[in-house]
Amino acid sequence: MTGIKICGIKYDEDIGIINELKPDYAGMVLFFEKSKRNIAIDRAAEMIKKLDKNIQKTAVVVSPDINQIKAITDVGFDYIQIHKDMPDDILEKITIPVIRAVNMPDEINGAETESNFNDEIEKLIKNDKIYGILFDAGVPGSGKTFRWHRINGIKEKIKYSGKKFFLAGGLNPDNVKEAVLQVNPDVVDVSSGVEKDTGAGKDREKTEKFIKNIRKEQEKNYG
Ligand SMILES: O=C(O)c1ccccc1N[C@@H]1O[C@H](COP(=O)(O)O)[C@@H](O)[C@H]1O
Repeated sequence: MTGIKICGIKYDEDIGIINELKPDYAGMVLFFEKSKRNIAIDRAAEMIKKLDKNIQKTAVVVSPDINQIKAITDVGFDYIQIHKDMPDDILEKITIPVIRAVNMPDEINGAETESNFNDEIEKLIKNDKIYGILFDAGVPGSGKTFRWHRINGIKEKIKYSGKKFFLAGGLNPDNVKEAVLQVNPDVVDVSSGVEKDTGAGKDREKTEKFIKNIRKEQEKNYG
């Protein structure tokens, strides 16, 4: 069964949608003022209390410092999703499971620009603090996809390691079925693709369609 993560929740209406549709994970963006989905830590604490206890709460951050990590742990998040910098000394101090986000570097004329990509994944696979590895497009939360075949070589390695393999980046109700068929991730992750057209908060119909399109496919395959 493919897990589902709905990211960037911010409003009370979003909580209602999440509690009703019950994805496996819900994500909140913190300490990143540049994002329209950014919320304050106190607001996150309030939202955690209102969310269904069976939904795993994930703090989504960019290059966090140790004080931010402490605040995230104190309010009761289940996971921390880290984009960009994650130095070893910071990782050592984290006490909740980490979802390491890999923002795929731009390709130049269809070719990879980073040769050490595989080395980084190998290192993550061996680290007990890492719960999962999440592949996203170059700019987090941009609603853009990347060419999925770029991770063909490493996805099985992640799966066999026992870490969760998350696919993110520009997923939406219309492409998620194809993403599951082509990539077969453990978890699909969406933010922009299930937002209202105004961009302010989650759209109930889009979120429901996203979830139904995955579950419908699974019912066909597993009954
Ligand atoms: O959503 C953001 O603004 C954001 C900010 C900082 C780090 C991550 C962010 N979003 C994450 O990006 C992926 C993919 O999002 P999308 O579906 O392409 O919009 C997802 O994990 C978001 O939580």
